[in-house]
Amino acid sequence: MSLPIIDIAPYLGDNHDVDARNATSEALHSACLKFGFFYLDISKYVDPAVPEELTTLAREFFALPQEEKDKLSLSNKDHARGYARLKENVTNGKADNHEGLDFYRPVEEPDKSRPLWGENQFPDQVPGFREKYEAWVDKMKALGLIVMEAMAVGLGMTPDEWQDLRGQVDDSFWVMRAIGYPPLPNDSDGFSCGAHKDYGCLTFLYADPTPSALQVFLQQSAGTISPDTTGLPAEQGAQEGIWINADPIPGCVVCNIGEMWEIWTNGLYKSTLHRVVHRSSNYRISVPFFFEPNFSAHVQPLAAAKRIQEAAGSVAEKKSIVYGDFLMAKVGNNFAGDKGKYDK
Ligand SMILES: O=C(O)CCC(=O)C(=O)O
Ligand SMILES: [Fe+2]
Repeated sequence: MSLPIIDIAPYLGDNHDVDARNATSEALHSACLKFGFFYLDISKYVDPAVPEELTTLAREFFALPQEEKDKLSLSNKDHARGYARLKENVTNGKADNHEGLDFYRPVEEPDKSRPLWGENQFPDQVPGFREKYEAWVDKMKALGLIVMEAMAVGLGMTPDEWQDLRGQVDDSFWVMRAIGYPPLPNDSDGFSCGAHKDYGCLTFLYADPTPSALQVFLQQSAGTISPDTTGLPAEQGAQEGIWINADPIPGCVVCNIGEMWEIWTNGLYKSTLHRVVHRSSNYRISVPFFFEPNFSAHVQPLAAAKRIQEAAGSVAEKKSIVYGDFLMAKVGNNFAGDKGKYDK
């Protein structure tokens, strides 16, 4: 089984081929119902050399001496923006075998004593890093809005409903991350990155060509498969399913939906567990961009999702949150120093 490849080209520029747009939107709808994960073909949107360069810059940063990297430590600032050492992040109670550098949407009045509210820390030691990453963030923010519009059509939203949803994501509190993965030792009982769901809206993941690293958990009913539930978070332990590889495909980013889409669709779209198990001998780099709602967005079930559920006769579970509060609860975990960003 492999994840679908969806071309975003029909939604780019002045291309208004309605049939092609609808085909993209329907493919997004069905991928979100079934997998919560898909490949997004962005080859008409960006030159593949651009994200590849980001991995080169990240590789240069992670190759610096430890004391140089530590100058950008998360603990200098707000415990969210900056560099986390190998094994500093913990998922499901185990240290992740990666190091990382995180950037968030800048805030108007930075205050490093407040969780999340500090300034980004760019590695001046790596020439071009800041400029290239900032340019990518702009490109991915615009892509976020494009994909959101295509998804709104797929969900059957009216133009007015889309405008309302757009108002919740048009000042995205985005996150850009560069992650470095040394090989996971064979005798390790942990993971390169433990199983988790992304908590936001849309993740656009570009990674170097290393195969067999990112794995996606597909739920399957008992009896049809031999289940592999190792490494699942405790609350998911009873699920049965299989892990499939989501290897990079040239011209594509791996895209997955986060927990905000579960809330917007009242559980119709599921945010899917994934993990990284990188056992080959190279040093792997990935550069995920997280397109998130606005900090003040009030995220609640959308009428379009409820229409689909009512037509199917299913009873709705309702949940609503303010994105900033939800994020603070996650990142506050980092601040307290006892839990990782994906732990509940
Ligand atoms: O490195 C990867 O392939 C995935 C990273 C990831 O899932 C995350 O940072 O949320
Ligand atoms: Fe993730």
